[in-house]
Amino acid sequence: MFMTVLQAVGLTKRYGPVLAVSNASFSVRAGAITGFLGPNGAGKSTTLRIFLGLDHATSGSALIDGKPISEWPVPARKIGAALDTQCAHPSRRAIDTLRWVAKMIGVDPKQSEVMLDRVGLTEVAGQRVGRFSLGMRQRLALAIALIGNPEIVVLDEPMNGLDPDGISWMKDLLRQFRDQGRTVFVSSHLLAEMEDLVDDLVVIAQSRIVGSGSASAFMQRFQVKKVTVRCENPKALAPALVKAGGRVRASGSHGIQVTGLASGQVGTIARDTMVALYELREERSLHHAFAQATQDRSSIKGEVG
Ligand SMILES: Nc1ncnc2c1ncn2[C@@H]1O[C@H](COP(=O)(O)OP(=O)(O)OP(=O)(O)O)[C@@H](O)[C@H]1O
Repeated sequence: MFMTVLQAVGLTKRYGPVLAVSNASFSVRAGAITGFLGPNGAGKSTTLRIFLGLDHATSGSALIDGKPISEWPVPARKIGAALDTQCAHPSRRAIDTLRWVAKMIGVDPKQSEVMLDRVGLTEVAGQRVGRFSLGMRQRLALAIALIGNPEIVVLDEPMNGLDPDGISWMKDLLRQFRDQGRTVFVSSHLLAEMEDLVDDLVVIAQSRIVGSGSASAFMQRFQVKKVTVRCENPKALAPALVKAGGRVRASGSHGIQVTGLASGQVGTIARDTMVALYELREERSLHHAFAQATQDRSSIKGEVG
């Protein structure tokens, strides 16, 4: 039995004719990193904004430890958020931005230096935020989210604009936060970005929740195996693979990419059709898996964990 810290119950948001979030119900477990995954426009930001009281639901509820955000006396000390990298005034220096936030939420302003150091911005503490790159603004937004020492942190696409080193730094920081028993709810439109980070997933597509639960269960269920073949005669092998139920795509003069068949089946078919194999390699395609999970909603219902 796990403790739920964030819970959406029948959450719906309409913007005029646009249904941004449709009857979404899910829960986020305490002490875990949960990825909120969905293609662009799926309804992730809207859902997060409603949790944080920045937008009102048309119907349903978004609860933080059983209560809407409006009922928490100092919300920033319960739940830190980085939803928008434009959150800081461009003419304000990074350090002053944090001091101002600290003051607003009743935190010792000295924490501002500590937080800037934690997100790797000490050297640019005196620079105006308007001159920051997207990656620097992501770091500052994270510092703003964490300065209240919250139990929960909610981040909207925090890896956007970070280089590979920045991404692994961000992931390490979120893991440390989780390892202190805190909760992370982080959105992304890229499954690959989340793969080695999250414990759980909530997947949304076209405004509806299409799955939620343990990330490993999701990966196993939707990971599609792709078999890469290089062979003597692709023109002879491809029809035999299709006949056996595979989907094939030519790749270079001797290559075929096959989905829907395991590598052993491909090898046997190649033997039966007397085609010599030069290479046979099986890969898991998370990208394809995510596409399948979010496009073919009929195949997933409710919990996958
Ligand atoms: N303020 C608004 N007014 C009108 N429509 C909106 C508003 N905010 C969001 N929408 C629409 O609601 C839908 C969901 O948008 P949302 O930004 O929540 O998706 P998202 O999954 O966060 O996508 P992205 O990753 O592109 O930010 C989209 O069709 C979007 O155009």
